[in-house]
Amino acid sequence: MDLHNVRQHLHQIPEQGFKEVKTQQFLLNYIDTIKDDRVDIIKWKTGLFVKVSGTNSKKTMAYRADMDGLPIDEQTGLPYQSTHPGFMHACGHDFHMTIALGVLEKIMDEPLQDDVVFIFQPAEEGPGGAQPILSTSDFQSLKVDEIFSLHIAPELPVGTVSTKPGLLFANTSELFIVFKGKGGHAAYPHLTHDMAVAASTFLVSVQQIVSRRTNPIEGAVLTVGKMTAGTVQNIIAETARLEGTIRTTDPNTIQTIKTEIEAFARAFEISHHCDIDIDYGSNYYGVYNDERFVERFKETVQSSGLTYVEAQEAMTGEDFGYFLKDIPGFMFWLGVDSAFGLHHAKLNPDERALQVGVDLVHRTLRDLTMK
Ligand SMILES: CC(=O)N[C@@H](CCC[C@H](N)C(=O)O)C(=O)O
Repeated sequence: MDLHNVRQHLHQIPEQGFKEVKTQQFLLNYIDTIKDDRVDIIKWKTGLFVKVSGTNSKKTMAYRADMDGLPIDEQTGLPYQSTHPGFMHACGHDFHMTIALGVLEKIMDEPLQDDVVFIFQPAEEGPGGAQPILSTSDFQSLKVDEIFSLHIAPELPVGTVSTKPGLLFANTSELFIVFKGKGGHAAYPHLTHDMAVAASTFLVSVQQIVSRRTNPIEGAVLTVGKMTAGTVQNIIAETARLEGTIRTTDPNTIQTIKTEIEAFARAFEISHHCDIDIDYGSNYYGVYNDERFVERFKETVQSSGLTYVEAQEAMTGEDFGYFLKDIPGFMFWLGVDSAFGLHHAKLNPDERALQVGVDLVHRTLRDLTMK
């Protein structure tokens, strides 16, 4: 397999969560060219479960790759940049899928003893594909015993791998807040209730929640990434909308922050004469690594000649946490050395990490098989 070609093709067709139609078709076509009669494919929405039967199976291991892109206008200027305007693989899911295909192909030549399921999962960026997968009978029938996954790490050099036992990725909740009040002519503010002012003041005010209402020993983030209000420059806004995300290291702190946001909302409804509607969108459970796997994985990394670095918890979210809630396993960071980070329009991971990923995932599957 030419890992670069595969990755560059996937990079050109980033799609929104649960709309990964071309991506799914590309994966199916590719798998068709490499598979033999040990491979069974189950389609699930825009995702796939690909099972490879082992030579003498005693258990089933799963490797999960997410599939969706992000609503970002790519600015890398690469010859193979996204052909879908407004969408980009800016979180490395093109890498994650390519590595899965590379490992699948490698297993065709170097079979493993146990069964392996490749989960190509839609909608990691939202609304979340992991939780619904876990409740499908198709997935349950695969009876996965152990699971792992990787995420590209732009800040680590190629050849460096990082993880830790316990919490790796935060608990998250999306946040959508709509403000409705009385708009009107820009020249008569006293006859209106300006929702642009209400929402912007609200955005500044709720910054106090993390600094003053949560335990400073625990990590918490409240970010508003998008703010919209009004229609035109000389009309006082009748509506405004904030879109953000809450992240915490302790799952209970999410609820504390939500309760405080709701208290601010009640106060703002009175002081800004408006109605405020709050929707928490999708919520992801934290990624908690099983320490027994991390210890074994560390040995695999080091015996592969790669550098192992103990990770710190990250405030990124990952719905892979739902898999780990039900199935023992772990997640790790794979160094891809990019000057621009995850979710950046200029993210440009070093493709030499593809082969590192394929070899490491294959070897991890083999080492887990031997235990
Ligand atoms: C690895 C990564 O970047 N994941 C995303 C997951 C997003 C979850 C959800 N849409 C939210 O914003 O809460 C991240 O932004 O961390």
